[in-house]
Amino acid sequence: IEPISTGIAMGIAAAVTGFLARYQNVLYYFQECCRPEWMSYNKTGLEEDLRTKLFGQHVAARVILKAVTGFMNNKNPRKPLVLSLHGWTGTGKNYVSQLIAESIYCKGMTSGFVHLFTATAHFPHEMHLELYKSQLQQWIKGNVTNCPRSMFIFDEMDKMHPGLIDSIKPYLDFYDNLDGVSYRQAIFIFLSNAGGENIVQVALDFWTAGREREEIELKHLETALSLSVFNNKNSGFWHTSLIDKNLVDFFVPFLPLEYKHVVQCGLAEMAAKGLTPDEEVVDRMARDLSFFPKEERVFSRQGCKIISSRLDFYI
Ligand SMILES: Nc1ncnc2c1ncn2[C@@H]1O[C@H](COP(=O)(O)OP(=O)(O)OP(=O)(O)O)[C@@H](O)[C@H]1O
Repeated sequence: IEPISTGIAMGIAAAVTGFLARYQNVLYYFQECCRPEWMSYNKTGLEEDLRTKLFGQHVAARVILKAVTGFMNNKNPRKPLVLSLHGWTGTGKNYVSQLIAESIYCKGMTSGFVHLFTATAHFPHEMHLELYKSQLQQWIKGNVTNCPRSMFIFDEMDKMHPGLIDSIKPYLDFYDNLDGVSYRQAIFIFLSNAGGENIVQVALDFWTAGREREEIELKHLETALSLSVFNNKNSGFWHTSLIDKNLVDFFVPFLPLEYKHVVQCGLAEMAAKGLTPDEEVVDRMARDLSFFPKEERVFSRQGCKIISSRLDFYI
């Protein structure tokens, strides 16, 4: 009798294990988890999105595609990917972060592995700096332990306390692991308006000289960025050794948007609202926006930022 009952018990155990394994697989299917089913890089998708959805940012689009593809295809990166996006307001920095997130995580920005921090909202009071530091470090460590392929986006980086930037520095570095956790698969994206004025100046110089916007290359903007971001005593970066230690892999400049880009944004926004894109409506809206220089009205002051709300008045 004993071998029979042992056999039955083993049979039941195998059935239960099989059921649990299948149940687990079903669960993985429905509930986001740190597995390739939920996060695999779609280069073609990102390329297509940058080409068709991001307007007027040929330099940024090129750098981002190269940077993200290189990193995601590298099985053994030596450090996490650190991108620093710079530019005037409403030029697409947050939007690009969203496109990057969508190219990696099935759930895009709503993924539990994508974390967005806004300096003024999450770290508003300088007197709580020490608390913010330890909370932020714990948050990063906990989340990377849970899933190495985590993404952290820091908006308003130029308003972030230098001490707080310093506190995340170890996670951006070339360490094999820190307290048993490896950060090499993680992605950090910093967004700021720092350098925006100088980028605008380069775009203006090209325009004044009658040169095409598409002729602007990364090399033309790098000097502008280095002058404003690296040498500016008020810029958060200046106080930290992010730059000295080469922890930022790519500085990505965003150009100021022109009238035609604002129109493109307006048409895309109408489509997103489920309306038939109407150039006449969008044109009326774009004409009422503010552009500079005052006379020539070349660059949009707010970029595409207020288009979504403005459009409602013209529909
Ligand atoms: N270059 C662009 N191409 C397409 N849409 C854009 C572009 N720039 C901005 N938009 C649209 O405007 C919205 C606001 O832009 P976004 O938040 O990305 O600007 P930002 O550069 O991050 O500005 P800020 O520095 O003020 O945070 C986006 O969600 C997107 O719909």
